[in-house]
Amino acid sequence: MFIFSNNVNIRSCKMNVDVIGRIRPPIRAEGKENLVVEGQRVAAQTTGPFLNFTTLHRKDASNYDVFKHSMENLLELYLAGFNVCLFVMGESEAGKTYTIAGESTNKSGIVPMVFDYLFTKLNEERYMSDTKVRRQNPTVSLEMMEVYNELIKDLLKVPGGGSAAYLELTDSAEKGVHAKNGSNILLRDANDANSVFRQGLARRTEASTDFGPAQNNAATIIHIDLQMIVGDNPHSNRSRFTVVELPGLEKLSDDPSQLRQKEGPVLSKGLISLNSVVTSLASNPYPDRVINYSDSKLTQLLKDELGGNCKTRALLCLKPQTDPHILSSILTFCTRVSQIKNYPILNDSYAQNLITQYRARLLDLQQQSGVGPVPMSKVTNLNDVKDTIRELETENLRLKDENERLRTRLENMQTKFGSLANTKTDLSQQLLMTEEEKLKVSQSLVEMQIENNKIREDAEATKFELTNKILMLENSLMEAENERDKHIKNVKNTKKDYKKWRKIEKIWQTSI
Ligand SMILES: Nc1ncnc2c1ncn2[C@@H]1O[C@H](COP(=O)(O)OP(=O)(O)OP(=O)(O)O)[C@@H](O)[C@H]1O
Repeated sequence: MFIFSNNVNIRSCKMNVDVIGRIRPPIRAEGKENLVVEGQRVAAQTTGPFLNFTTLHRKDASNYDVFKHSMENLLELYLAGFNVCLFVMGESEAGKTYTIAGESTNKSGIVPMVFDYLFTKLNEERYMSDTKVRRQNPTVSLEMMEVYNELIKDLLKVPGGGSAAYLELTDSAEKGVHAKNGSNILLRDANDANSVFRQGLARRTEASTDFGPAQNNAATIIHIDLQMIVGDNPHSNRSRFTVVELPGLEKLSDDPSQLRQKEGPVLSKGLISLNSVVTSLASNPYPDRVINYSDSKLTQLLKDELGGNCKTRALLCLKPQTDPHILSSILTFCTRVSQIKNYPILNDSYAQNLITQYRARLLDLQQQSGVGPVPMSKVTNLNDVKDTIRELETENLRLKDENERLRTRLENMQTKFGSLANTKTDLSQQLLMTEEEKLKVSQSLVEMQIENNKIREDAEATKFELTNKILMLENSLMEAENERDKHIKNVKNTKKDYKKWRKIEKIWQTSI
């Protein structure tokens, strides 16, 4: 590919999507690091397979290191008029939001750094009035949206603004597939850009659901659009910097049909169809390929970034400690991403006009074959009928989506109801068992009381018997004592008699 743009040598811009890695430091009580890291490559186990990163940032790399090393050359292309994209992906909690947005001004993320870099350049006299190419009238604007549950939320819409809560997708010759009536905010400077960006981030869905926090299943898409007159061409070059934070990739290790059964058809639709788009693109590098992007809102919105007019880079955020089975699926997905070929071109007014022309033709053909919507530029005297058909088709799609969502909710409710019914049955069984056990316990209690009474009666009878025996013995003792006293008295009397008779004997002897 031999395209030169101003002072950027595009020959060095590879068409393949390059994948860089970032291992975040351990947080909280995370276990020991278990990634297999060898130089710039990572695997889930020592035997591989390894994913070779263009660059691998280790745990001590700051957001600024990542920006400096992996973003500045993308920004040069962007300023020159090319569409560029950064996909930030990884498991939930791997550091995607931290990388994109940072945590405070001290630890700023990549997007605020992009704003700083961009506005510094656009305010630099030397850059704008380069002797080789003069640049004029730059305008920078921002779009931010979230795709969650197949609904597109406008993150820059002030709540209560009156328009519909969710954005519809539409296709036009000028813009391609895009979210209809999405907010597009003109940015004055880097401070303004940062504050709008932070407000957008704060509007992301933060709900905790049966399937984890909403942000694990949501994608955030940020478009920074630049228009600028470059050189002698009076029409602006238009380039777009897209930053995409993908949903947590851990679900790639699940079987899609089981996932669909568990969560319903909508929640992981974006991730599942992204995986199949990536697989199709990786297996076919030729420009005449036909890829089906239409399965989900996410893939429809990423047509240019994956396989189209865009220089795309993917940043895989890695946790230091993770499930090898999940990591292995993520590495396989990223290997496929690195095999995708894109076709970035300089978006000057000539290229834009040509693309618009081809898109218009395509839309017309789709319309004739009844496959797609009618572009507004092709409105004829059949307007009303065509408009009605288009509106009905859109309404039909919306109703289908709504229907699918309701079906999911119904399935979820039925599952919940089923598990509640099971719990109720379990509880009643437990209650019955408790009743039976209670009966058994009270029976044993009665038996024990009877036994106790018997023992008490026996004890009392024995006591009575013993008391009688004691009384009898006491009587015998008294009788024996009386007998003894009587004998003592007799002995005393006998002694007295003996003494008396002895005296008489002595008197009698002396008288003889
Ligand atoms: N490079 C880093 N240095 C220090 N802490 C980090 C780093 N990367 C991430 N963290 C911390 O790790 C935690 C998870 O990061 P973060 O919220 O960015 O993950 P995530 O991938 O966006 O997760 P989710 O998909 O759930 O939104 C946060 O507490 C964050 O502060």
